[in-house]
Amino acid sequence: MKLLIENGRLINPATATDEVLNLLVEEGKIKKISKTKIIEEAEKYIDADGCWVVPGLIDLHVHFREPGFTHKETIFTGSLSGVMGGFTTVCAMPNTKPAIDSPQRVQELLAKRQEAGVIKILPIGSITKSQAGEELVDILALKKAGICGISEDGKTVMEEKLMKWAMDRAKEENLPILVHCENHKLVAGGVMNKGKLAETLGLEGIPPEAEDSITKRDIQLAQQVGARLHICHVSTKGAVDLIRMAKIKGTKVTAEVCPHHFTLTEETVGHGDPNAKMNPPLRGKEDVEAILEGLKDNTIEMIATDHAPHHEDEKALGFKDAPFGIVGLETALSLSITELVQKGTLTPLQLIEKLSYNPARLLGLETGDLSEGKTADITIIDPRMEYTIDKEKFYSKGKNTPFHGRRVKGRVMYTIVDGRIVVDKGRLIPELEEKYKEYR
Ligand SMILES: NC(=O)N[C@@H](CC(=O)O)C(=O)O
Ligand SMILES: [Zn+2]
Ligand SMILES: [Zn+2]
Repeated sequence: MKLLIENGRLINPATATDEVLNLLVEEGKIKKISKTKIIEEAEKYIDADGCWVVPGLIDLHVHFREPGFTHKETIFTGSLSGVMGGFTTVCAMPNTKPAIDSPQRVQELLAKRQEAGVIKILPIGSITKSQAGEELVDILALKKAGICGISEDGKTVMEEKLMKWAMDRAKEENLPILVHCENHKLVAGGVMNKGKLAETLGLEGIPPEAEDSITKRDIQLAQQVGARLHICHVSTKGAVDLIRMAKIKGTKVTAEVCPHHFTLTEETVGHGDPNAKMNPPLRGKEDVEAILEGLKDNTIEMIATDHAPHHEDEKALGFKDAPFGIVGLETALSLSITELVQKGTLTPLQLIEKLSYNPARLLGLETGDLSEGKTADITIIDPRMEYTIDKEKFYSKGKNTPFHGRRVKGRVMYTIVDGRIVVDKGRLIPELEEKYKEYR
Protein backbone atom coordinates (compact mmCIF):
# COMPACT_ATOMS: atom_id res chain seq x y z
CA MET A 1 0.00 0.00 0.00
CA LYS A 2 1.10 3.54 -0.79
CA LEU A 3 0.57 6.08 1.95
CA LEU A 4 1.36 9.79 1.85
CA ILE A 5 1.81 11.71 5.10
CA GLU A 6 1.73 15.40 4.32
CA ASN A 7 2.72 18.60 6.14
CA GLY A 8 3.64 16.93 9.42
CA ARG A 9 6.41 18.04 11.77
CA LEU A 10 8.85 15.19 11.32
CA ILE A 11 10.75 14.57 14.54
CA ASN A 12 13.56 12.10 13.99
CA PRO A 13 16.24 11.92 16.70
CA ALA A 14 18.44 9.64 14.54
CA THR A 15 19.15 12.53 12.19
CA ALA A 16 18.30 15.37 14.60
CA THR A 17 15.51 16.34 12.22
CA ASP A 18 12.68 18.55 13.45
CA GLU A 19 10.94 20.25 10.54
CA VAL A 20 7.83 20.15 8.39
CA LEU A 21 8.28 17.41 5.77
CA ASN A 22 6.28 15.07 3.55
CA LEU A 23 6.71 11.35 3.73
CA LEU A 24 5.87 8.55 1.33
CA VAL A 25 5.41 5.01 2.65
CA GLU A 26 5.43 2.08 0.30
CA GLU A 27 5.51 -1.66 0.98
CA GLY A 28 6.15 -1.15 4.65
CA LYS A 29 9.14 1.13 4.14
CA ILE A 30 9.79 4.84 4.12
CA LYS A 31 10.26 5.45 0.45
CA LYS A 32 10.78 9.17 0.32
CA ILE A 33 11.06 12.22 2.58
CA SER A 34 10.74 15.62 0.99
CA LYS A 35 10.33 19.30 1.78
CA THR A 36 8.35 19.85 -1.36
CA LYS A 37 5.02 18.18 -2.07
CA ILE A 38 5.41 14.57 -3.19
CA ILE A 39 3.47 14.02 -6.40
CA GLU A 40 2.38 10.38 -6.25
CA GLU A 41 -0.92 8.56 -6.49
CA ALA A 42 -1.44 6.99 -3.07
CA GLU A 43 -4.18 4.77 -1.63
CA LYS A 44 -4.28 6.87 1.48
CA TYR A 45 -3.39 10.45 2.39
CA ILE A 46 -2.89 11.73 5.92
CA ASP A 47 -2.91 15.47 6.47
CA ALA A 48 -0.57 15.78 9.43
CA ASP A 49 -0.68 19.58 9.61
CA GLY A 50 0.17 20.67 13.16
CA CYS A 51 0.98 17.08 14.19
CA TRP A 52 4.24 15.40 15.10
CA VAL A 53 5.31 12.52 12.87
CA VAL A 54 7.68 10.38 14.91
CA PRO A 55 9.28 6.93 14.81
CA GLY A 56 6.90 4.39 16.38
CA LEU A 57 7.29 4.36 20.15
CA ILE A 58 9.18 1.47 21.72
CA ASP A 59 8.37 0.34 25.24
CA LEU A 60 11.12 -1.63 26.89
CA HIS A 61 8.99 -2.81 29.75
CA VAL A 62 5.50 -4.30 29.68
CA HIS A 63 3.73 -7.18 31.41
CA PHE A 64 1.26 -8.94 29.11
CA ARG A 65 0.29 -11.72 31.58
CA GLU A 66 -0.13 -14.48 29.04
CA PRO A 67 0.25 -17.35 29.84
CA GLY A 68 -1.05 -17.65 33.36
CA PHE A 69 -2.90 -14.47 34.21
CA THR A 70 -5.14 -13.79 31.23
CA HIS A 71 -7.81 -12.35 33.50
CA LYS A 72 -5.41 -9.39 33.93
CA GLU A 73 -4.32 -9.00 30.29
CA THR A 74 -3.73 -11.06 27.17
CA ILE A 75 -1.26 -10.62 24.38
CA PHE A 76 -4.12 -9.37 22.20
CA THR A 77 -5.56 -6.80 24.65
CA GLY A 78 -2.07 -5.69 25.62
CA SER A 79 -1.23 -5.24 21.94
CA LEU A 80 -4.29 -3.07 21.36
CA SER A 81 -3.47 -1.04 24.43
CA GLY A 82 0.05 -0.56 23.04
CA VAL A 83 -0.91 0.72 19.62
CA MET A 84 -3.60 2.98 21.09
CA GLY A 85 -0.80 4.51 23.17
CA GLY A 86 1.34 5.06 20.06
CA PHE A 87 3.68 2.09 20.57
CA THR A 88 4.74 -0.08 17.65
CA THR A 89 7.12 -2.34 19.61
CA VAL A 90 7.02 -3.55 23.19
CA CYS A 91 9.33 -5.80 25.19
CA ALA A 92 7.44 -8.37 27.24
CA MET A 93 8.74 -9.17 30.70
CA PRO A 94 9.02 -12.86 31.56
CA ASN A 95 7.06 -13.01 34.84
CA THR A 96 4.21 -14.99 33.35
CA LYS A 97 3.16 -18.44 34.55
CA PRO A 98 5.08 -20.36 33.44
CA ALA A 99 7.89 -17.83 33.15
CA ILE A 100 9.62 -17.18 29.82
CA ASP A 101 12.59 -19.36 30.71
CA SER A 102 12.90 -21.82 27.80
CA PRO A 103 13.00 -21.67 23.99
CA GLN A 104 9.56 -23.28 23.87
CA ARG A 105 8.07 -20.51 26.01
CA VAL A 106 9.65 -17.90 23.75
CA GLN A 107 8.26 -19.61 20.66
CA GLU A 108 4.78 -19.78 22.21
CA LEU A 109 4.89 -16.09 22.96
CA LEU A 110 6.00 -15.25 19.43
CA ALA A 111 3.24 -17.45 17.98
CA LYS A 112 0.67 -15.60 20.11
CA ARG A 113 2.07 -12.34 18.87
CA GLN A 114 1.67 -13.54 15.30
CA GLU A 115 -1.92 -14.54 16.00
CA ALA A 116 -2.71 -11.16 17.60
CA GLY A 117 -1.11 -9.52 14.57
CA VAL A 118 -0.97 -5.99 15.90
CA ILE A 119 2.12 -4.76 17.68
CA LYS A 120 5.70 -6.05 17.57
CA ILE A 121 6.52 -7.96 20.74
CA LEU A 122 10.07 -8.77 21.73
CA PRO A 123 10.30 -11.38 24.46
CA ILE A 124 12.61 -10.90 27.41
CA GLY A 125 13.85 -14.13 28.93
CA SER A 126 14.09 -14.68 32.67
CA ILE A 127 17.50 -14.87 34.30
CA THR A 128 16.79 -17.98 36.35
CA LYS A 129 14.51 -20.95 35.75
CA SER A 130 10.96 -20.18 36.93
CA GLN A 131 12.44 -16.95 38.31
CA ALA A 132 13.28 -18.96 41.38
CA GLY A 133 16.66 -17.29 41.78
CA GLU A 134 18.57 -20.56 41.74
CA GLU A 135 19.48 -21.96 38.35
CA LEU A 136 20.51 -19.88 35.35
CA VAL A 137 18.47 -20.26 32.14
CA ASP A 138 20.13 -21.40 28.91
CA ILE A 139 20.77 -17.91 27.55
CA LEU A 140 22.13 -19.04 24.19
CA ALA A 141 19.09 -21.23 23.52
CA LEU A 142 16.78 -18.39 24.48
CA LYS A 143 18.67 -16.01 22.25
CA LYS A 144 18.32 -18.38 19.32
CA ALA A 145 14.58 -18.54 20.02
CA GLY A 146 14.36 -14.75 19.80
CA ILE A 147 14.72 -12.95 23.14
CA CYS A 148 15.99 -9.36 23.12
CA GLY A 149 17.40 -9.38 26.65
CA ILE A 150 17.15 -11.07 30.02
CA SER A 151 15.51 -9.89 33.22
CA GLU A 152 14.19 -11.19 36.49
CA ASP A 153 11.74 -8.28 36.64
CA GLY A 154 9.39 -8.29 39.59
CA LYS A 155 12.20 -9.83 41.59
CA THR A 156 15.87 -9.25 42.22
CA VAL A 157 18.49 -11.96 41.88
CA MET A 158 19.74 -11.69 45.46
CA GLU A 159 22.58 -14.19 45.11
CA GLU A 160 25.49 -12.00 44.01
CA LYS A 161 27.57 -14.79 42.49
CA LEU A 162 24.66 -15.94 40.39
CA MET A 163 24.03 -12.38 39.21
CA LYS A 164 27.64 -11.98 38.19
CA TRP A 165 27.48 -15.22 36.29
CA ALA A 166 24.30 -14.08 34.54
CA MET A 167 26.05 -10.86 33.52
CA ASP A 168 28.98 -12.86 32.19
CA ARG A 169 26.71 -14.99 30.05
CA ALA A 170 24.63 -12.02 28.88
CA LYS A 171 27.83 -10.31 27.84
CA GLU A 172 28.99 -13.35 25.89
CA GLU A 173 25.70 -13.37 23.99
CA ASN A 174 25.76 -9.59 23.64
CA LEU A 175 22.36 -9.24 25.29
CA PRO A 176 21.36 -6.47 27.68
CA ILE A 177 20.48 -7.50 31.21
CA LEU A 178 17.55 -5.51 32.58
CA VAL A 179 17.44 -5.25 36.33
CA HIS A 180 14.74 -4.65 38.89
CA CYS A 181 16.76 -3.28 41.81
CA GLU A 182 15.25 -4.06 45.18
CA ASN A 183 16.90 -5.67 48.13
CA HIS A 184 14.35 -8.18 49.46
CA LYS A 185 15.75 -7.92 52.96
CA LEU A 186 15.21 -4.18 53.06
CA VAL A 187 11.79 -4.31 51.40
CA ALA A 188 10.73 -6.75 54.13
CA GLY A 189 7.00 -6.64 53.50
CA GLY A 190 6.88 -2.89 52.75
CA VAL A 191 4.05 -1.64 50.54
CA MET A 192 4.80 2.05 49.98
CA ASN A 193 7.64 4.56 50.35
CA LYS A 194 9.07 4.54 53.85
CA GLY A 195 8.42 7.79 55.66
CA LYS A 196 5.94 9.90 57.58
CA LEU A 197 3.00 9.13 55.33
CA ALA A 198 3.49 5.36 55.63
CA GLU A 199 3.69 5.78 59.41
CA THR A 200 0.50 7.82 59.51
CA LEU A 201 -1.29 5.21 57.43
CA GLY A 202 0.14 2.44 59.57
CA LEU A 203 1.74 0.78 56.54
CA GLU A 204 5.15 -0.87 56.25
CA GLY A 205 7.59 1.28 54.27
CA ILE A 206 10.07 0.42 51.51
CA PRO A 207 13.23 2.47 52.14
CA PRO A 208 15.03 4.09 49.19
CA GLU A 209 18.13 2.10 50.29
CA ALA A 210 16.38 -1.06 49.11
CA GLU A 211 16.73 0.27 45.56
CA ASP A 212 20.00 2.14 45.97
CA SER A 213 21.92 -0.80 47.43
CA ILE A 214 21.11 -3.18 44.56
CA THR A 215 21.60 -0.45 41.96
CA LYS A 216 25.07 0.02 43.44
CA ARG A 217 25.77 -3.72 43.51
CA ASP A 218 24.66 -4.28 39.92
CA ILE A 219 26.64 -1.30 38.62
CA GLN A 220 29.74 -2.65 40.35
CA LEU A 221 29.18 -6.12 38.90
CA ALA A 222 28.63 -4.68 35.43
CA GLN A 223 31.87 -2.69 35.78
CA GLN A 224 33.78 -5.87 36.64
CA VAL A 225 32.17 -7.95 33.91
CA GLY A 226 31.72 -5.33 31.18
CA ALA A 227 28.07 -6.37 30.75
CA ARG A 228 25.40 -4.16 29.20
CA LEU A 229 23.37 -3.27 32.25
CA HIS A 230 19.96 -1.62 31.94
CA ILE A 231 18.31 -0.36 35.10
CA CYS A 232 14.52 -0.63 35.16
CA HIS A 233 12.02 1.84 36.65
CA VAL A 234 14.38 4.12 38.60
CA SER A 235 12.54 5.76 41.51
CA THR A 236 15.11 7.26 43.89
CA LYS A 237 17.50 10.20 43.90
CA GLY A 238 20.19 7.82 45.12
CA ALA A 239 19.83 5.59 42.09
CA VAL A 240 19.92 8.55 39.68
CA ASP A 241 23.16 9.74 41.34
CA LEU A 242 24.72 6.26 41.16
CA ILE A 243 23.87 5.92 37.46
CA ARG A 244 25.26 9.38 36.71
CA MET A 245 28.53 8.53 38.47
CA ALA A 246 28.77 5.17 36.74
CA LYS A 247 28.42 6.82 33.34
CA ILE A 248 31.12 9.34 34.18
CA LYS A 249 33.35 6.35 34.96
CA GLY A 250 32.51 4.87 31.57
CA THR A 251 30.37 1.93 32.71
CA LYS A 252 28.02 0.48 30.08
CA VAL A 253 24.83 1.34 31.90
CA THR A 254 21.50 2.68 30.69
CA ALA A 255 18.35 3.46 32.63
CA GLU A 256 14.63 3.92 32.24
CA VAL A 257 12.05 5.78 34.26
CA CYS A 258 8.26 5.38 34.22
CA PRO A 259 5.79 8.28 33.76
CA HIS A 260 4.31 7.71 37.23
CA HIS A 261 7.71 8.21 38.84
CA PHE A 262 8.27 11.61 37.21
CA THR A 263 4.64 12.74 37.63
CA LEU A 264 3.56 11.63 41.09
CA THR A 265 4.84 11.54 44.64
CA GLU A 266 3.81 9.30 47.53
CA GLU A 267 1.12 11.90 48.33
CA THR A 268 -0.96 10.23 45.61
CA VAL A 269 -1.35 7.23 47.92
CA GLY A 270 -3.68 9.50 49.93
CA HIS A 271 -5.65 7.40 52.36
CA GLY A 272 -4.46 4.22 50.65
CA ASP A 273 -5.40 4.17 46.96
CA PRO A 274 -4.40 0.72 45.61
CA ASN A 275 -3.96 2.29 42.16
CA ALA A 276 -1.04 4.23 43.61
CA LYS A 277 0.64 1.01 44.70
CA MET A 278 3.46 -0.22 42.52
CA ASN A 279 7.00 -1.47 42.58
CA PRO A 280 9.17 0.49 43.15
CA PRO A 281 6.83 2.79 45.09
CA LEU A 282 6.01 6.44 44.46
CA ARG A 283 8.63 8.42 46.35
CA GLY A 284 9.24 11.94 47.68
CA LYS A 285 9.48 15.33 46.03
CA GLU A 286 13.31 15.29 46.00
CA ASP A 287 13.28 11.96 44.19
CA VAL A 288 10.95 13.29 41.48
CA GLU A 289 13.17 16.37 41.10
CA ALA A 290 16.26 14.18 40.77
CA ILE A 291 14.52 12.04 38.13
CA LEU A 292 13.57 15.15 36.15
CA GLU A 293 17.17 16.34 36.39
CA GLY A 294 18.34 12.89 35.26
CA LEU A 295 16.01 12.99 32.27
CA LYS A 296 17.26 16.45 31.39
CA ASP A 297 20.99 15.65 31.55
CA ASN A 298 20.41 12.24 29.90
CA THR A 299 21.50 10.18 32.89
CA ILE A 300 18.14 8.51 32.22
CA GLU A 301 17.91 8.06 28.49
CA MET A 302 14.72 6.04 28.25
CA ILE A 303 11.08 6.21 29.29
CA ALA A 304 9.27 2.88 29.71
CA THR A 305 5.79 2.18 31.04
CA ASP A 306 6.15 -0.90 33.28
CA HIS A 307 2.57 -1.58 32.12
CA ALA A 308 1.42 -3.90 34.91
CA PRO A 309 -2.30 -4.73 34.57
CA HIS A 310 -4.18 -6.27 37.47
CA HIS A 311 -7.84 -7.19 37.83
CA GLU A 312 -10.17 -4.78 39.63
CA ASP A 313 -11.09 -7.44 42.19
CA GLU A 314 -7.40 -7.86 43.04
CA LYS A 315 -6.90 -4.14 43.44
CA ALA A 316 -10.07 -4.01 45.56
CA LEU A 317 -8.33 -6.02 48.29
CA GLY A 318 -7.20 -2.75 49.86
CA PHE A 319 -3.81 -1.07 49.85
CA LYS A 320 -1.99 -3.60 51.97
CA ASP A 321 -3.09 -6.70 50.08
CA ALA A 322 -3.55 -5.43 46.52
CA PRO A 323 -0.89 -6.49 44.01
CA PHE A 324 1.82 -4.02 42.98
CA GLY A 325 1.56 -2.34 39.59
CA ILE A 326 -0.36 0.02 37.36
CA VAL A 327 -1.16 0.11 33.63
CA GLY A 328 0.75 2.60 31.51
CA LEU A 329 0.57 2.03 27.77
CA GLU A 330 -2.41 4.28 27.11
CA THR A 331 -1.26 7.16 29.28
CA ALA A 332 2.54 7.29 28.86
CA LEU A 333 2.78 9.56 25.85
CA SER A 334 0.22 12.14 27.01
CA LEU A 335 1.76 12.24 30.48
CA SER A 336 5.22 12.66 29.00
CA ILE A 337 4.13 15.52 26.75
CA THR A 338 2.20 17.20 29.55
CA GLU A 339 4.78 16.76 32.30
CA LEU A 340 8.04 16.95 30.38
CA VAL A 341 7.57 18.90 27.15
CA GLN A 342 4.91 21.39 28.28
CA LYS A 343 6.83 22.13 31.46
CA GLY A 344 10.08 22.62 29.57
CA THR A 345 12.16 19.69 30.86
CA LEU A 346 12.57 18.13 27.41
CA THR A 347 12.16 19.26 23.81
CA PRO A 348 9.92 17.11 21.58
CA LEU A 349 13.07 15.75 19.92
CA GLN A 350 14.56 14.73 23.29
CA LEU A 351 11.29 13.11 24.33
CA ILE A 352 11.05 11.00 21.19
CA GLU A 353 14.68 10.04 21.64
CA LYS A 354 13.76 8.54 25.03
CA LEU A 355 10.54 6.92 23.82
CA SER A 356 11.84 5.41 20.60
CA TYR A 357 15.34 6.05 19.33
CA ASN A 358 17.26 5.14 22.51
CA PRO A 359 15.32 1.92 23.24
CA ALA A 360 15.89 0.89 19.60
CA ARG A 361 19.63 1.46 20.00
CA LEU A 362 19.76 -0.56 23.21
CA LEU A 363 18.06 -3.47 21.47
CA GLY A 364 19.98 -3.10 18.21
CA LEU A 365 16.79 -2.55 16.17
CA GLU A 366 16.76 -0.72 12.87
CA THR A 367 13.45 0.93 13.86
CA GLY A 368 13.23 4.08 15.99
CA ASP A 369 14.48 5.98 12.96
CA LEU A 370 12.39 7.68 10.28
CA SER A 371 14.93 7.86 7.50
CA GLU A 372 14.43 6.87 3.88
CA GLY A 373 14.67 3.10 3.44
CA LYS A 374 13.79 2.30 7.06
CA THR A 375 10.80 0.31 8.30
CA ALA A 376 7.59 2.35 8.36
CA ASP A 377 6.81 2.12 12.08
CA ILE A 378 5.34 5.57 12.59
CA THR A 379 3.31 7.39 15.23
CA ILE A 380 1.45 10.61 14.49
CA ILE A 381 0.62 12.74 17.50
CA ASP A 382 -1.53 15.84 17.82
CA PRO A 383 0.23 17.82 20.56
CA ARG A 384 -2.62 20.40 20.72
CA MET A 385 -5.35 17.94 21.62
CA GLU A 386 -6.37 18.11 25.27
CA TYR A 387 -8.43 15.40 26.95
CA THR A 388 -9.31 13.74 30.23
CA ILE A 389 -7.90 10.27 30.88
CA ASP A 390 -10.76 7.79 31.18
CA LYS A 391 -9.84 4.27 32.31
CA GLU A 392 -13.12 2.91 30.98
CA LYS A 393 -11.88 3.70 27.49
CA PHE A 394 -8.67 1.67 27.87
CA TYR A 395 -8.26 -1.33 25.59
CA SER A 396 -6.14 -2.90 28.28
CA LYS A 397 -8.03 -5.23 30.57
CA GLY A 398 -6.31 -3.41 33.40
CA LYS A 399 -8.11 -0.30 34.65
CA ASN A 400 -5.61 0.13 37.48
CA THR A 401 -4.39 3.66 36.99
CA PRO A 402 -3.95 6.60 39.36
CA PHE A 403 -4.43 8.93 36.36
CA HIS A 404 -8.17 8.45 35.80
CA GLY A 405 -9.77 11.90 35.43
CA ARG A 406 -6.50 13.74 34.82
CA ARG A 407 -6.36 16.43 32.13
CA VAL A 408 -3.52 15.87 29.69
CA LYS A 409 -2.33 17.23 26.38
CA GLY A 410 -1.11 15.37 23.32
CA ARG A 411 -2.97 12.52 21.67
CA VAL A 412 -2.08 9.65 19.36
CA MET A 413 -3.84 10.09 16.01
CA TYR A 414 -2.20 7.34 13.97
CA THR A 415 -0.14 4.28 14.76
CA ILE A 416 1.43 2.62 11.76
CA VAL A 417 3.17 -0.76 12.05
CA ASP A 418 5.18 -1.96 9.05
CA GLY A 419 3.31 0.50 6.86
CA ARG A 420 -0.11 -0.72 8.07
CA ILE A 421 -2.37 1.81 9.79
CA VAL A 422 -3.74 0.22 12.98
CA VAL A 423 -4.90 3.40 14.70
CA ASP A 424 -6.65 5.79 12.35
CA LYS A 425 -7.73 9.31 13.43
CA GLY A 426 -7.36 8.27 17.05
CA ARG A 427 -9.45 5.11 16.69
CA LEU A 428 -8.59 1.47 16.38
CA ILE A 429 -9.27 0.25 12.81
CA PRO A 430 -12.65 -1.55 12.39
CA GLU A 431 -11.01 -4.92 11.72
CA LEU A 432 -9.29 -4.90 15.12
CA GLU A 433 -12.29 -3.35 16.84
CA GLU A 434 -14.42 -6.28 15.61
CA LYS A 435 -11.91 -8.81 16.83
CA TYR A 436 -11.75 -7.01 20.18
CA LYS A 437 -15.56 -7.10 20.59
CA GLU A 438 -15.71 -10.78 19.73
CA TYR A 439 -12.94 -11.49 22.09
CA ARG A 440 -14.49 -9.66 25.05
N1 LIG B 1 5.81 -2.90 38.72
C1 LIG B 1 5.00 -3.57 39.47
O1 LIG B 1 4.54 -3.05 40.47
N2 LIG B 1 4.66 -4.84 39.19
C2 LIG B 1 5.13 -5.65 38.13
C3 LIG B 1 6.47 -6.22 38.41
C4 LIG B 1 7.64 -5.26 38.33
O2 LIG B 1 7.78 -4.49 37.39
O3 LIG B 1 8.48 -5.29 39.19
C5 LIG B 1 4.11 -6.71 37.84
O4 LIG B 1 4.41 -7.68 37.15
O5 LIG B 1 2.95 -6.57 38.29
ZN1 LIG C 1 10.19 -4.42 38.22
ZN1 LIG D 1 7.89 -4.54 35.47
